[in-house]
Amino acid sequence: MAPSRHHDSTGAIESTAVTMVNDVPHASPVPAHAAARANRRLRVVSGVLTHAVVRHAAAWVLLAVAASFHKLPWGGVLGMIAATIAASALLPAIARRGIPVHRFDPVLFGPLTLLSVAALVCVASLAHATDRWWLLACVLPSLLLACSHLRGSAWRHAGALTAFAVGAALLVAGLTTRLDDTLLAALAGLTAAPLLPLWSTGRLRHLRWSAARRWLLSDDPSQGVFILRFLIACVAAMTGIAALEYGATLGLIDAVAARWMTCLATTTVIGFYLVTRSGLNKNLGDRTMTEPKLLVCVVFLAFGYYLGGIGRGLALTLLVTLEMFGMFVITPTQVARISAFAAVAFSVSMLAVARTETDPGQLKLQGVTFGVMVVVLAVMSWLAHQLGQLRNSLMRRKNELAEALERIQMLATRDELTGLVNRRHMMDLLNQQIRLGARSGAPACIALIDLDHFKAVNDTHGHGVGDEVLRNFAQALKAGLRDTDVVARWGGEEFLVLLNDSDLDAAALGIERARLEVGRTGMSASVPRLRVTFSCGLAAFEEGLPLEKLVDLADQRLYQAKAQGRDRTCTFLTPGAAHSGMATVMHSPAPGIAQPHAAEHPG
Ligand SMILES: Nc1nc2c(ncn2[C@@H]2O[C@H](COP(=O)(O)OP(=O)(O)OP(=O)(O)O)[C@@H](O)[C@H]2O)c(=O)[nH]1
Repeated sequence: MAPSRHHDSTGAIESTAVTMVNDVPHASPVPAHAAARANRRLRVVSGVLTHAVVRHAAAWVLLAVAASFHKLPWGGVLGMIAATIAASALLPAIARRGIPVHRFDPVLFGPLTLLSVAALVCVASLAHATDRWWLLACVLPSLLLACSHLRGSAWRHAGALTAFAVGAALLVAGLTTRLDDTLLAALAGLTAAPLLPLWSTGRLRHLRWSAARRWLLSDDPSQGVFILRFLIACVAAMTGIAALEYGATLGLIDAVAARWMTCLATTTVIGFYLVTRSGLNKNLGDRTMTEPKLLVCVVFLAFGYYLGGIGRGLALTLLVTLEMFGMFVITPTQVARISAFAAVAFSVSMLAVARTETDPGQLKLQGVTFGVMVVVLAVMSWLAHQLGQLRNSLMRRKNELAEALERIQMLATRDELTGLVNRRHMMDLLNQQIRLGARSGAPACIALIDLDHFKAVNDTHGHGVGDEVLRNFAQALKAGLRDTDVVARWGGEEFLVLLNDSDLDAAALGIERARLEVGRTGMSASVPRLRVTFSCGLAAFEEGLPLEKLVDLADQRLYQAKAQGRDRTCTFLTPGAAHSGMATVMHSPAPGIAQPHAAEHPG
């Protein structure tokens, strides 16, 4: 048996109830056990009944008072009391036979409360109009009390939000049936009540704003932006509705028509929200549905103008606000369409107003208002057109700037002739490689490459062909290397390759692959037989070796490869060569790779 966690006045009762709902009886042949079980069952049923009496006592007293003041029939009240007692006795027994609610609601608070809510609604239907609303309002604290007893914060949140939703529905219904202000204020307070305890105990905060935002808006960020904008616009719309309702309470506006308008506007707002929240708008040409929303707003404003009485000027102000909003979010053509539609809708409204007016001054005023409105709408459309042009030119400028920036970035990092990484950017990459290598310990090499006898190419075929050769050589070199190797133009006909994850041997093999590729690539379309070779000095990154020294080493090996006869790679320096400039490196058995020789390493 799970021990009860409740220690309040109802603790004993709840403990008993837990005992009952968690204790599944098993057939036992021992009569003593059966007697004990029957005894326990009796205790539990009496516990739940006591519990029901304690819980419902306040409601029963309230109903009894209402009945004694002839607000409710005694029959209904007594029926309800009997029904709640019977249900309280029956529910635990039903729950024991397989309804799993007792796991998260050990004392069956939820079902019992729903039952009493249902009973309350039944009794309320017997009451007089205003009293009925008071009785319905009592449902909210009852729901709140129930959800506070649920186990698990998720269930408590769900319960509190349900109480809130019921309260909101009652409030909207109360607004549409023009309840008196005291009752409306009480309903509003009771509606907000479920949120307050949750907030103060930090439970609502546990829901986390991001989760609530995802739920209210959308998982899709772009949809979320649309919905957020729409909800903000709704605040403005609701302010207009509130103004209308206020006018109705002051007796300036036809109350029934105002109520209709409130209902229609609220339904429309909810409809647009649901379409966007469900993602149906994704199938539409304009996902934001801005134009239809604005058109609907115009219809409501025109209707509001008709109803507005002496406050109808407000509708025109809101119309201008609407147009200004449109200017920034839709095209000038759409703004013009909305202006034309507004002119028609408001002219119908103004005609309808004029028909009800007998005062000739008022009739003239309607005419003047219409004229001013048409001019204002035309001006707004023209402004929207201007703004559209401004927006287009800004967009053009922005694209041009983006392209220029891209080009500047390209120039800053790339060589213009070959499209390879330039020397400055390669220096950054090499410094980065030194830091990476120090951390990861992965080997890396650089290869300094120089075209052989390139001056002869220029001298024989001209600089144009020389440039073409440099471009084609760069491509062939890249094609022969791995994708991860970075090739830079180091200057003139000199190139530097960064070979990642390679020791000297692996790097030398990579360079030889590139040598083969270069050897079979035609370097000039105008001189098809032109081929080039290159010499290369290789050096490996070493811990503590500065970049300048590394490049210098590769340069010396390149020099050595040239001195040796070109078209080869040198991976080490022959003793004395670095200083004397003497090339004493042996040829490699594989074409191009100079290998160490026993004689070159006396030590
Ligand atoms: N067409 C062209 N030629 C260039 C460019 N940059 C450098 N050069 C030429 O490259 C040639 C380099 O010649 P040298 O330094 O004597 O070297 P080499 O003729 O390749 O001889 P070795 O390097 O000793 O094999 C010079 O004629 C430069 O004018 C360039 O961007 N375009």
